[in-house]
Amino acid sequence: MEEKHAIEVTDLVISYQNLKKTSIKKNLLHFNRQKADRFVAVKGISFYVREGEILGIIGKNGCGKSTTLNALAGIFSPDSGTIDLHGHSISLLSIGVGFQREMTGRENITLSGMLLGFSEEQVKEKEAEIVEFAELGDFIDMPVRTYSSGMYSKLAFSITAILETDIMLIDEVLSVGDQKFKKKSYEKMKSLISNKDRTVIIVSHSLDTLEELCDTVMWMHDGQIRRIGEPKPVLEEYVDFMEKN
Ligand SMILES: Nc1ncnc2c1ncn2[C@@H]1O[C@H](COP(=O)(O)OP(=O)(O)OP(=O)(O)O)[C@@H](O)[C@H]1O
Repeated sequence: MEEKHAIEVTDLVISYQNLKKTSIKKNLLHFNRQKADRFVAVKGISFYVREGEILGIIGKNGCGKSTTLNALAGIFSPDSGTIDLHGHSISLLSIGVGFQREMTGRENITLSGMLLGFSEEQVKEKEAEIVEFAELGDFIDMPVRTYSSGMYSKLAFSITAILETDIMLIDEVLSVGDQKFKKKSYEKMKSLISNKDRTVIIVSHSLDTLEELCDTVMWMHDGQIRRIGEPKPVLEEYVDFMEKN
């Protein structure tokens, strides 16, 4: 059977402006050294994910995992390299989704859904389910600025979990909300990724989660791919490395 790729990443490079040196004067003085004022977080990585595959990404803090996910979701644009999603819809299940603070939770559902590429009617059809899953009671019609960070995360998770896309990117979402919601969101995530047509990338520090859920694990280190392959050997090598370093 022909193997179809849902995601193809080639030579991806992403850098951040080094905030310490952004004054106009310094920029002019260091004009020729502009490149040195950028911090390269992702250093030319290439990988692919097959349709229906679950890829886990592991690596120590600051190695470039979230930066990579944000680029896949279209939130950051790469300095160079390409990301090909072969026409698939994609969403990032992340705690930090940007809501409009003055708008109500309900209004943010519509806005976020449309930003994810759904029509207003499609979002309206799913609105009741999202509201029920989010468990925010009357707060759903209050401005989002009145929410606690847990309530904010619950709404963010519910929107992306209920409005299903072909590709789901999951960034450490397992720690969302209180204990009850955490369990519920983990179960929901498991059921979402059990759909064989759905392609998933999960960033997590939990070895158990990655071993249980993933087909492939990619270990990132210092903006590069250190190893990619079957979960067990990659995770063992990662643990071994972390113990020695
Ligand atoms: N907005 C930013 N401006 C400057 N540097 C940044 C910014 N965001 C991230 N970085 C840097 O880029 C590198 C990669 O960050 P990233 O968040 O992708 O790491 P991560 O692997 O997801 O880490 P963690 O496991 O802690 O979530 C880090 O060194 C971080 O300090």
